[in-house]
Amino acid sequence: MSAAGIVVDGLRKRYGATVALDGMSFAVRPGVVTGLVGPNGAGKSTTMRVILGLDAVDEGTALVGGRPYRSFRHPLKHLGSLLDAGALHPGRSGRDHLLWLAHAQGLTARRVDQVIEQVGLAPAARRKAGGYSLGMRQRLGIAAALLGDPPVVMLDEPFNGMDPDGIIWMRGFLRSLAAQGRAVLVSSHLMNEVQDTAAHLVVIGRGRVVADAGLAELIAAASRNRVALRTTAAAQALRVLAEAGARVTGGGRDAVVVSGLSAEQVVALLGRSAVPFSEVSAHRATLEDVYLELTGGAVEFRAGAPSEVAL
Ligand SMILES: Nc1ncnc2c1ncn2[C@@H]1O[C@H](COP(=O)(O)OP(=O)(O)OP(=O)(O)O)[C@@H](O)[C@H]1O
Repeated sequence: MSAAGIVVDGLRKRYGATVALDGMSFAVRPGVVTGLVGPNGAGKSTTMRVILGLDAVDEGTALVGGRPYRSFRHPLKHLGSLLDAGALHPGRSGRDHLLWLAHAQGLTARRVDQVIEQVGLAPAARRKAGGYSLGMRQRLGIAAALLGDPPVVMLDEPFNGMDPDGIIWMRGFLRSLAAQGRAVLVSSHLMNEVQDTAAHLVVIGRGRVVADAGLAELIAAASRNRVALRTTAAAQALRVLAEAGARVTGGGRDAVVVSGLSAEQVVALLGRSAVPFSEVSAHRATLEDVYLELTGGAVEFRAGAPSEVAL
């Protein structure tokens, strides 16, 4: 495997009785935005802290450009990260914060002004960071991550606190970093945040990878054997389909999504039992469907389950 980007291999970590990482392995390739997505508590932040050498693991390795992050003399030139946008001196201006970081890494004030421009923080750069909104702090954190012009960028929940304009900006910005050839890892617990941004997804649950694939591939896989059904005899249809092992979810009063059977199988089953229907068509899964399907068994905390018809 290429040494460029990030490679984590077999990470295991416990906090007392809690297993935070349970054999986590994946790679983050140059030129692509990789989304690290999973429910709260899945292990995203722990994985990122391990990559940065801030947390020790019980087993496994995490390499950046083929080396442990802590082995770099000027780490900002190898990996730029944003883990906690709140971690800055409130009385210091954004620009002074960056100057302080730059100085420690042998970087110039010119570079500081470049990254301020790049993230669109110029109008606020000389104001005290304590008065920044969370979205502005995120931009400042990203500016800090870019100071050393690193080939690898890693951001923990960068969409947090961003308004809709900020989210659109962030998506384009992350894509542009990848287009420059950088390896970009972005975590989120919300699937729709990484939509239009990440071309590759590492979906995690309970400390392990549950899917590691291209976005298009994941949607295609989740769309297979998903059928949209329109019928005025819903109860009868549900009974017949359930007997054949299908799962039926959501939809309106006469429209449901059937999982686990092909359109042909649904038509044959309904036909055999003389259940009337007006439409059976392939259902294209959404990112949210993919996420729920993959993490359904791995969610620690979930607010409101998806609408599911118990059969
Ligand atoms: N310092 C710690 N002490 C004890 N348990 C911890 C600690 N840090 C993380 N954990 C536990 O490890 C597991 C993984 O946590 P982690 O913060 O990595 O998840 P996450 O995917 O980043 O979640 P979130 O989306 O909520 O930030 C959770 O069960 C969490 O409670």
